[in-house]
Amino acid sequence: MMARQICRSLWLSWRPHRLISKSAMDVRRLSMQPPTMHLRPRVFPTSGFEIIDPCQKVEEERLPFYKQDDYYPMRMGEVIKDRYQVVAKLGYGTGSTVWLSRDLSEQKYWVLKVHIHTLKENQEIKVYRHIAGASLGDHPGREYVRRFEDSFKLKGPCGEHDVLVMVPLGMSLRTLQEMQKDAVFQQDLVLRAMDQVLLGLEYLHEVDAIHTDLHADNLLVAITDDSVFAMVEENEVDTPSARKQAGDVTIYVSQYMLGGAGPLTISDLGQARIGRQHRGNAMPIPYRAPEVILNMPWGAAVDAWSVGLLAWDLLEKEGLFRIYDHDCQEENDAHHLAAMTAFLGPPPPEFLRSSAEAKKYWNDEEQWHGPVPLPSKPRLESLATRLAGKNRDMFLDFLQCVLRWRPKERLTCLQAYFHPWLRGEGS
Ligand SMILES: Nc1ncnc2c1ncn2[C@@H]1O[C@H](COP(=O)(O)OP(=O)(O)OP(=O)(O)O)[C@@H](O)[C@H]1O
Repeated sequence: MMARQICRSLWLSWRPHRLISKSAMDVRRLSMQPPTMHLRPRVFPTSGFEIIDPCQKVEEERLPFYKQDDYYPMRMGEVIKDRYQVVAKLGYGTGSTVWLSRDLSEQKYWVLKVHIHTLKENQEIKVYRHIAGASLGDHPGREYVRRFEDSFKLKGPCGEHDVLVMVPLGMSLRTLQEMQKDAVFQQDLVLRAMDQVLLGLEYLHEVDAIHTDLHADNLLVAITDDSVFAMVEENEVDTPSARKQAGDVTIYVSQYMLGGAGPLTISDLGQARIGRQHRGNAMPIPYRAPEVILNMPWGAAVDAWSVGLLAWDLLEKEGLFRIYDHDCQEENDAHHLAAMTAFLGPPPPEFLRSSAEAKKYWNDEEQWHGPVPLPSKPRLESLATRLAGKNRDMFLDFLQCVLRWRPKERLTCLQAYFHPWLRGEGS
């Protein structure tokens, strides 16, 4: 519902960066093949595309720790396992490239997430298997968490790559947000998004999995109109995507897929953890919960912290926290904790007593004595937001219920789902 509304409003104002030009008839012809036939792979163009200057970095090449040899050198049109023909590139990440493929035996489209070969242990596959083994198939949050259909190993020139076969999904909530006026969503869309995210997280927590990496890039809108996949394929044949030749390897520019309006899907479980209690570093820096920064044991409540920051980011132009120091982790932590103290007030004494690390930042009287000054930020409850009246009060109350120093005091995802702001008691 949410995505349908977003897409409808976007449809007029936004065009994919590569237009789909083949007629719907051609697409229909493709999908009307008899279902049992093993299709012959089609030939993809070897010319007619923009060739990007080899000096320019493209997509995964721009990532800080990119090493070409780690990634599988996929070629457009390649047939994997004698079954999946790669028909478009959909994305990339620090650990993978992601491709739309046509199943030559089942007349379906699948996404292949092809991991780098250097992962010692594939956490994402481990987590998916754990979730699949949990008998909670009828949980209402299950449909909001990405699943995989199959996995296999793919031999590349430098090593073996894990491949996840998944249902194709649409663009990320971040991409949709960037297309909105002023790059923020209207409140009713945020409420719907938060509902789905909270149910999805509640499902993960029920099966003892913690996501730890929740933000708008990892929330993908499911596609309801399957004809989009064939159109994306046709588009790749008609107007092949721009690419760059880097030695023997071709780096392609990804396509977006816009196709109707399915639910939001929590994706990328590569950082997820199994079990209730953990220690050590986790979470992207600006989203890091205080117990993680202070090296305390942490659990599912870190996701509730991220939920608060996600809600803020979807509604407001500037994030609450950011990366303060790119070069020095300690300086960054000090700034981050100082900003939290300004927004939330000082942490409760029992929270400080449970972390040896806390002594670096607060003295025995619980006064801040960290290496950086406390910023003069207003407290969370007095922040100006784009909302007004009762909506604003409820939104700030919601934030105060999830952005709490003590993890035990944060609402669980299920409790947060029932917060009055999300249950429409605002306006
Ligand atoms: N099922 C899917 N359908 C369509 N596109 C997808 C799908 N899964 C992933 N993508 C695209 O590929 C991109 C990378 O996927 P993902 O975040 O899972 O990779 P990653 O390598 O684990 O990334 P990270 O850098 O966060 O570790 C996503 O941002 C999205 O654009």
